[in-house]
Amino acid sequence: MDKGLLLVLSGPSGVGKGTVCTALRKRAPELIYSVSATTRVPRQGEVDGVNYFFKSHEQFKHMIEHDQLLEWAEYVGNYYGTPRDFVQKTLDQGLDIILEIEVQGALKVKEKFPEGVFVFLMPPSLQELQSRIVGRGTESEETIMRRMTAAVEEIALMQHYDYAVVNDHIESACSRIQSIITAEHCKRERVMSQLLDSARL
Ligand SMILES: Nc1ncnc2c1ncn2[C@@H]1O[C@H](COP(=O)(O)OP(=O)(O)OP(=O)(O)O)[C@@H](O)[C@H]1O
Ligand SMILES: Nc1nc2c(ncn2[C@@H]2O[C@H](COP(=O)(O)O)[C@@H](O)[C@H]2O)c(=O)[nH]1
Repeated sequence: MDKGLLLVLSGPSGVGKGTVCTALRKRAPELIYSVSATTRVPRQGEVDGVNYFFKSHEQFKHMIEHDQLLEWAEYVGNYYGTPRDFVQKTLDQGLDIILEIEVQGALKVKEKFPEGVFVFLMPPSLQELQSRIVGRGTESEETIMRRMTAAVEEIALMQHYDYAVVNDHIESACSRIQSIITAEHCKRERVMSQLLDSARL
C-alpha cells in the first residue's frame, strides 16, 4: 500500500494555522490531524486530547526520553512536540496527515521525512499578524511581543519550505493548500507509474 502524505503547516503564531487547518479539515475530512503534546496551560475552551495533549514538564520529559516524539521544540517558554507513533501509523495506513507546528520543529521533521510537504503560512503583513494575535485575546502583552519577535525569526526561515501560502482570506488559503495536496498526489502517482514502466520487462 502507498504511504500517506505528510503535510506540515507552519508559520508565525497568530497567522491563522489553526483556523485554516479547521476549515481545511471540514473540506477534506479524510485529512488526519496530528494532536501535539504541550506543557502550555490550556486556553479557555481547549480540550485535552482534541486541541493538545496537555502534559506536565515531567511527563513531557518522559516522552522525550522514551523517544515518543517525532520532534519537539521549546517555543516562548513552553514545550511542544509531535507524538511519533500516531504519525507513523497514519502514514502506514496510506492516510494523509497534517502537522500544525512551529518552524524549529518543522525543520526537524524535514530531516526525518524529506519527502513530506512543507507549507509556510504567511500573514498579509506584520501589522495584520499583530492585530490577529491581539484580536484573539489569549496572550498577555509580554507574550505577544515575544511571539512577534519569534515571528520575524521564523519568516526568515521560510526559504526551507516547499510552498508559501498567504492567509489573506481563510477560504482562499484553504483552496491553495488543497491545490498543493492534489498536485503532490499527482506528482507521486506520476513517479510511481514511471518506476513501474521502467521495471516492466
Ligand atoms: N484570514 C484571516 N483573516 C482574518 N483573521 C484571521 C484569518 N485567519 C485567522 N484569523 C484570526 O486570527 C487569529 C489567530 O488565528 P489562529 O489562532 O488560527 O492562529 P495560529 O497561527 O494557529 O496561532 P498559534 O500558532 O498561536 O496557535 C484568530 O482570532 C483567527 O480568527
Ligand atoms: N514544534 C512544534 N510546535 C508546535 C507543536 N504543536 C503546536 N506547535 C506550535 O507552537 C506554537 C504555539 O502554539 P500555541 O497553541 O501555544 O499558540 C504555534 O506555532 C504552534 O503551531 C508541535 O507538536 N511541535
